Amino acid sequence: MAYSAKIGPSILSSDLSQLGAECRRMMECGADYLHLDVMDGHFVPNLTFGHPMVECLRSAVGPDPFFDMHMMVSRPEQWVKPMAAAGANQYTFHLEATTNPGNLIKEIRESGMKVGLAIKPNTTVEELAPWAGQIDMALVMTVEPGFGGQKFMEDMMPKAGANMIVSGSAVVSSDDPRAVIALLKDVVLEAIQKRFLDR
Ligand SMILES: O=C(CO)[C@H](O)[C@H](O)COP(=O)(O)O
Repeated sequence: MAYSAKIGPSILSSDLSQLGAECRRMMECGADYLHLDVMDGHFVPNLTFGHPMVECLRSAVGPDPFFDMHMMVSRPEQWVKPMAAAGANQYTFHLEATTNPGNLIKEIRESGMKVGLAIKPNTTVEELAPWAGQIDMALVMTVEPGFGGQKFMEDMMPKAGANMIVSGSAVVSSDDPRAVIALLKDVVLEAIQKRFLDR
């Protein structure tokens, strides 16, 4: 059986004034996709950027890089169409930010994007489970959302048998991002294979 592990650098800790170049650099270093952190100052105490920036980024990097939008915003419904029009590939919203996840999943699909569903550290996987069959990716957060470079919460590990890994500062701030991405991929692949062999 072929197993896959995908690494998606978060650009949160990169030089945001050079975002196009930073995204291209990550793709050249072996990133499988790009994790773009959208923060609105309400759902999290930080601000980043919105769909106008995503549209510019899409022009800067071309059609190929897969943009996973991590929407750390309090009303995720309002940005679905603008993000799709700007060139986002996947719309990852927070379960804690909506009262109607089913409707939002439907809207995201109708807009032509894949669906990601994120949970904060205090939200259980049991709360996410009812939606598992309708989504393309579950994002189990291992830090409180809002800032890059925080300490990894090891107690989140029992929640996740992960095959897509988001890593920000460790990749972006490294002198050798290519080596870090390759290492992450190897370690995750090995863990996935071991898990299947142990079954
Ligand atoms: O979602 C995020 C913060 O809310 C970041 O994308 C995530 O924390 C990755 O960055 P780092 O590896 O630096 O922690």
